[in-house]
Amino acid sequence: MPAPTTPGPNDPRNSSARDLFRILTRGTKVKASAFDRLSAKLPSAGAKPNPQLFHDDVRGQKRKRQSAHDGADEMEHKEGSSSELPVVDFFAPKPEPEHSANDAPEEDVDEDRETSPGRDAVPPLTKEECRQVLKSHRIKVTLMWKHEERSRVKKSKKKKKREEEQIEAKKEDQKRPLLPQPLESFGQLRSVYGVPRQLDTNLAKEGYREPTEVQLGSLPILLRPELALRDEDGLEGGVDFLAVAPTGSGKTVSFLVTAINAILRRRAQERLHGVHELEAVIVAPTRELVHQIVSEGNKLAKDTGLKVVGMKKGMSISTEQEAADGGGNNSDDQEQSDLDAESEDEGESNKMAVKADILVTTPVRLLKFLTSIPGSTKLMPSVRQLILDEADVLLDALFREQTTDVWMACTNPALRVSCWSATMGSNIETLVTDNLKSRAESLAITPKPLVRLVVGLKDAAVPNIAHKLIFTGTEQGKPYALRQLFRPTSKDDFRIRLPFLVFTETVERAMALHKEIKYDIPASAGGPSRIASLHSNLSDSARAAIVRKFRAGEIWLLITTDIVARGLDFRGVNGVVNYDVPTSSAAYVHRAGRTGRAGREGGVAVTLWTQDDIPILKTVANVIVASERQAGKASDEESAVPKWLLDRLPDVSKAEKKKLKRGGRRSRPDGKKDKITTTSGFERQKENNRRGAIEASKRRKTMHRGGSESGDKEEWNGFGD
Ligand SMILES: Nc1ncnc2c1ncn2[C@@H]1O[C@H](COP(=O)(O)OP(=O)(O)OP(=O)(O)O)[C@@H](O)[C@H]1O
Repeated sequence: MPAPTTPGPNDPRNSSARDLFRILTRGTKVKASAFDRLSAKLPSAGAKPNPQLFHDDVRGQKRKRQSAHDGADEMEHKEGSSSELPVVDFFAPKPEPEHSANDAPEEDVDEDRETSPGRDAVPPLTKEECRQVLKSHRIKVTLMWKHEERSRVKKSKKKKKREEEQIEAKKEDQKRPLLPQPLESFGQLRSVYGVPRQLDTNLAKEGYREPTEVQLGSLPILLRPELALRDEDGLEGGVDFLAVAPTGSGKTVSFLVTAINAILRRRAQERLHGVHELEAVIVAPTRELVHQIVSEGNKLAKDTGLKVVGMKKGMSISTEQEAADGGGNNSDDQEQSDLDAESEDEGESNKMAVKADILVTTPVRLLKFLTSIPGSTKLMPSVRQLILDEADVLLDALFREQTTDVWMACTNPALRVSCWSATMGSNIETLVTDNLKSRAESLAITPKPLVRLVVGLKDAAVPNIAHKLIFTGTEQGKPYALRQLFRPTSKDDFRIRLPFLVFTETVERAMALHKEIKYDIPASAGGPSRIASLHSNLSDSARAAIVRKFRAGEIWLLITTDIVARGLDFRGVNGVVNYDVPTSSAAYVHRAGRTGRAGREGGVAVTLWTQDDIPILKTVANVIVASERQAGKASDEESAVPKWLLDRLPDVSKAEKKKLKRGGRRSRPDGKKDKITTTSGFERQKENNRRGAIEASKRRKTMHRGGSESGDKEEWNGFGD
């Protein structure tokens, strides 16, 4: 497919499209004024008092009942306009709360609440009210599947067949919308759902005032299904759960609160004090994300007595039982290992068992431990909650086997599974269902119903930021385009535009780009120390140090691969640059979602593209258009992808998508280029001509000797530029 051509003077397409095309074909020139407009309202411009993404007007609006809710309005009032830009400190910590917003008034608090929540609860919302509230926040809850008992009486073949058909039809019926009670305010966590006082206090201390959509929809179902789904038969005993909600929408708090609450409540009910037993395993795809979840978990579990521990190399967990010969642990070992768990040094092999109530791990690291003795697999019978964060990656080809093995090692019949991501294809949903059924079958138990919650548009979810496509003509135009994005008009201006996350597709390209732009920030503003690259070729400690510096605002431009694309929460990131076009819509969603966290507006995701990207660009263009539609940008003028461009881009075939997923950039015609250079087009053309002449001469010689040309053609990459 040829590159789109410039519209002629009489072209009927509208003028804005022409303007945009002029920008595109001029390649790398980004008008200062256009970028200034983008940077006029930045996510780092202060805390967003209300982190909710959607609050549509729906006929017969919801009841407003909780006073804790009102704290947000008050805050908004105090913080003033979010368009005032800070001079420094774009990674500002969350504001300290002035009052404990979530604490219910002391006289409302019953000491027994840990074991008998909901007693003083205000009357529940009616079905219609639930529908209104959920709709206004664009939350859809669906019962995906529920086990049906089959009768054991012998039946004729015909009768059996008819019954099977009925069951199939019923299964379809079962996939139906649910209207759970929404969490109207964090105050209800304690007053209605009975979460322990300390957990409630910790949430307030962290500055959480208004639940986000995913919290509003998921917490009641996960904390107290019998209250949230009181009209639904068979769901009161708890459900397995899928949650699909936008990036930065607070999924971590949802699953951490659920895990901490379940452990504390069970121990309070069984009067177990001072014990540590592994009850929850949280699996995440990268070590950086594991560290982040541990850190968030420890904040929410503070002073509750629970230990949230990250799995380290060589670490042994305290409650395991081997499938073959059992291996016990004594308490002295456990004391010792606690100290070791504090250490960051993973090189030291530590075979002592660590006391953990909640373990956070990558699938590979946990599985290595579970299978460390050849011929036997350790089991985790005490684990009652398995949480898969970024579940679509964990259940995709790369990690599927390890994740499933970890899942199957959780043998407790009461296990609850929950899967969380901003993107989840139906193949993943099917896989989850299959795993739930096969595990239940192998343990001879009845599987729990599966409920799915979706916030906004499934798989097209970055509505609160600006998107921009910049055509750079050739590869050589990209470094220049990138510089234009962060080039300041003054020294202080750096602080307004940056920090940026820049994504390349391969480690080699991340390193090459780092080398290319290393000296672009003047010494007076910090020089090369402001730019770093983060990728899997670095040691764990180097990776951790870079993340720490980026969080602290010492690094302003972080060049990285998709290692950072999932889950990491850098609060002040102003811009995400796709230096290489993402090869799937999920990759775009997750990369772009590193800015605009917790509903903050003003972030921008810029995708640089060349003519070589045309065959794959439509995937990204479609996500951008869907995100803009979610945000209510209806007109073509407001869109980063004008209609004429969208119409001209070729659809990406399923086969091509598969190939890209497997081989990424390397599966593309220009895929072997990892080099990043600003050598001029003219010089490269000369070099290409020279190479072309040599190739042609070789071909002539081969043909002269009677050989075929076709073997060469497969290798032929053409003149890229
Ligand atoms: N109710 C809330 N009010 C204000 N901020 C919140 C709230 N809940 C979560 N946050 C903040 O929102 C940010 C993003 O949360 P989190 O990392 O859990 O997002 P996520 O949904 O897991 O995103 P991703 O899909 O990118 O992993 C965090 O800084 C978190 O502290």
